[in-house]
Amino acid sequence: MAFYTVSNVENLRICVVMVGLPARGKSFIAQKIVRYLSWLSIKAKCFNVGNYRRKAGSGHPDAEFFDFNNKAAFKIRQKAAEAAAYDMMKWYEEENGVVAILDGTNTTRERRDWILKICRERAIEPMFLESWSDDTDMILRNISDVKTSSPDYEGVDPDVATSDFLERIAKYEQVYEPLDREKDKNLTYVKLINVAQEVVINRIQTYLESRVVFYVMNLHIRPRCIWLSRHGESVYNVEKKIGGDSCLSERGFQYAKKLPELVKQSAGDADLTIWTSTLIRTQQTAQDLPYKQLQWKALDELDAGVCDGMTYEEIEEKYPGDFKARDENKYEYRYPGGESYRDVVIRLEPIIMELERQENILIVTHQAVLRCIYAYFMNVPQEESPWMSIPLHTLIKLEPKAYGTEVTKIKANIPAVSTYKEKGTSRVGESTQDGTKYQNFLLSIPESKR
Ligand SMILES: O=P(O)(O)OC[C@H]1O[C@@](CO)(OP(=O)(O)O)[C@@H](O)[C@@H]1O
Repeated sequence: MAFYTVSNVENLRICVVMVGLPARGKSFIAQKIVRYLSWLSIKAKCFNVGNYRRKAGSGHPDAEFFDFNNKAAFKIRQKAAEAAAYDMMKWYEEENGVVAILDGTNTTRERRDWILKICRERAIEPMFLESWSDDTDMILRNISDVKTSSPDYEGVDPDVATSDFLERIAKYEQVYEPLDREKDKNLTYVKLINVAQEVVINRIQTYLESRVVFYVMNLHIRPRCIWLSRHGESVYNVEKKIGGDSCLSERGFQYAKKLPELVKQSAGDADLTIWTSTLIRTQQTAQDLPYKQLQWKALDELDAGVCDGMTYEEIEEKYPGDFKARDENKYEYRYPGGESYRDVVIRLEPIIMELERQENILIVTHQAVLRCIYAYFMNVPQEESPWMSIPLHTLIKLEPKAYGTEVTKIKANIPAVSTYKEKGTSRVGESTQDGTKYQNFLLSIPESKR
């Protein structure tokens, strides 16, 4: 609960300095840390030195540009690092930033000493995060991602890009000074060896640093999918009541019957594990799925406190002030005796951590909980996440990729009520909007992939 407050109270500012040769997954890790911290409402931002180099006009350099004996190019690269550091410092000051990630190779001790100095001068805690790898398969996979996604190789023949990139790596190898137990013993650092096969940590001093370390220790890059589904339509959904622990409606049971087929279509023969909440409606929805099942209390629906079992119309009538306050700030609003979306995010943190460690998982849970989980994977700002549309009787497939998450939406074609309540009304399901923005986003997935 205190995660984000601690950093504010201590007025702590951290700079995570990425270290490592190209194609070691540094940007992937950096982006994930930003997404995780932002989800926990900790102000975080990534400053990618490569982007500053490209902005300075060195967009399509060949490997020679990265030769450390090439003085003119070296100067350009140092200037790009300075520009990134300058913007980063400005961000701490002007936007009250808490965790910045300086994403570059930072392969030499000279470069790292310079970063250390500028951080210390401004009372910012530097934490070095090195990704070291000799796993050729992983490196080749990363190279393949880079050539398809890096602006440096836009329009370049893939074979030419690969050999140029390998040459670039070789240039860095000539000067690379990995973090060293003896020489760097006074630094705060984490060294990930072959992702998290082995992790060396040194001088981790604050709670926030330890959270980042724990998070990166749980990451893996094996391909896998996560499926999300709300429970089938429940009796309470039909009666427009919130909360409770009711059974499925007849149409809800039809969805439960059809779900194994939908999952099979999407997952094929892959093995997966089902996570449900402890409430009857999710258990009934998952009852015919032929996979291992686990129940999590943390996946239970947002607790509506004194409003549990009421319709939105009854809430508006009995607690008009609360009804309005929730519409005004749905993320922060906490039902009397119940929870807010922020509370749900905090209790979901162990779920997210475990999800990062796991492979194929299907989560059958509730409207509010799914919004929070979806927001984590899709980087949806927290103030917007409670307003997303997550319809009933729809299976959502998330495929984490190196540069984001791909979404596919699979409709069961079994009618259900809409439980979507728009701002400013107490009626559900009458809107034509129904979370249009995110609806459109899901629908932007090509038909063949839905
Ligand atoms: O935050 P809002 O939009 O009220 O949505 C959460 C609500 O969704 C509901 C349905 O209205 O979820 P669920 O179908 O899982 O029961 C309520 O129980 C819950 O209070």
